[in-house]
Amino acid sequence: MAFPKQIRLVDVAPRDGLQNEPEAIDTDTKLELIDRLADAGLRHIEAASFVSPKWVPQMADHREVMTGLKRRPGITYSALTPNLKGLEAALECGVEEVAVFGAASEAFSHKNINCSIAESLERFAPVLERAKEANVRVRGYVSCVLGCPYEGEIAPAKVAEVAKALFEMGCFEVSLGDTIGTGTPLNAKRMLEAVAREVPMDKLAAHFHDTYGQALANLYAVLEEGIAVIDSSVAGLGGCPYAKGAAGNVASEDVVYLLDGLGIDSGVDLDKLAATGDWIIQAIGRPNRSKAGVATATKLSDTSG
Ligand SMILES: CC(C)(COP(=O)([O-])OP(=O)([O-])OC[C@H]1O[C@@H](n2cnc3c(N)ncnc32)[C@H](O)[C@@H]1OP(=O)([O-])[O-])[C@@H](O)C(=O)NCCC(=O)NCCSC(=O)C[C@@](C)(O)CC(=O)[O-]
Repeated sequence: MAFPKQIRLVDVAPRDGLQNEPEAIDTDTKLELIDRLADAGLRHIEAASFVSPKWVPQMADHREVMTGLKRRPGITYSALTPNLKGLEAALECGVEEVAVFGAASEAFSHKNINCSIAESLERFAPVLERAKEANVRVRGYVSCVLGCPYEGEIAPAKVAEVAKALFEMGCFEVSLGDTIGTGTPLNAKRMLEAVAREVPMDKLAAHFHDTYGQALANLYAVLEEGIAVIDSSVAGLGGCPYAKGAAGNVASEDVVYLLDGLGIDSGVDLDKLAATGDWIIQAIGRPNRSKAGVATATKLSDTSG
């Protein structure tokens, strides 16, 4: 199958990338990160998470982030909202897109959102209804699509079932999360084939973590299948608080480099993105996990003098 000509990249660094950081990151740093990503050409940025601060302290400043944004036309700044309480707070902050997040693993669902898969879907239904009333789009996430830290292997049919439920409930797009980055290209293809029998391919996104260094290979595999929306995180920041040892998302710089090489337009400027990755890792004292990011930032500093 031919590759798509264009890809929509969703940079999740301000949310997924930072949610697991042990030290508090000030709101101004988050806001500057979001603004720099917009400057680099990102048109979709996951900015915050309206979850319980007791569960994820790093996202406690969700209101300050969502109201402090220098909003630019044409850019979507989205936020996670696991329940009505989160959605109402996000609406007060003027959000135009939110996401509910479920899982294909019962054990992960309990650890992450304190309920079963069936209960989570019941909880999401009023979120979707209220969001529709408010004219706000809702994205759905399915975690553990290629493995679970508690249950191990996950059947593609289970992923397809949860993705279908979210889509039929009204999610405009379903993002498939390899939460612990254990997937490999063949598994990724098989999982996607199963899901695409239930949800149209153009309503699906790939959200792959890079724990085992497979994320780019997995993305190449699902690009071949027709995926046209990719979630990534600048500098490969991130990890999930409820998946111990899970590494960050695939690095945005690595994805842009791959897409540039394939002649696929992402609208993102690799040099600006690499400079943003270089800036944020220095700001929060983390290693840069993007090979393309490090190489590009090094080349830029060599040529600038
Ligand atoms: C879902 C809940 C809230 C259920 O948590 P719960 O304890 O079952 O909920 P509850 O309704 O019993 O409420 C307990 C307390 O939380 C408060 N509360 C309740 N809801 C909210 C809210 N929205 N915002 C702020 N506070 C809230 C509520 O007011 C109450 O406060 P208290 O009376 O104890 O002071 C909790 O489990 C939670 O916050 N979990 C967060 C999990 C999370 O953020 N995980 C990381 C994101 S998912 C992810 O990273 C995976 C993804 C998406 O990237 C894809 C992938 O890679 O796989």
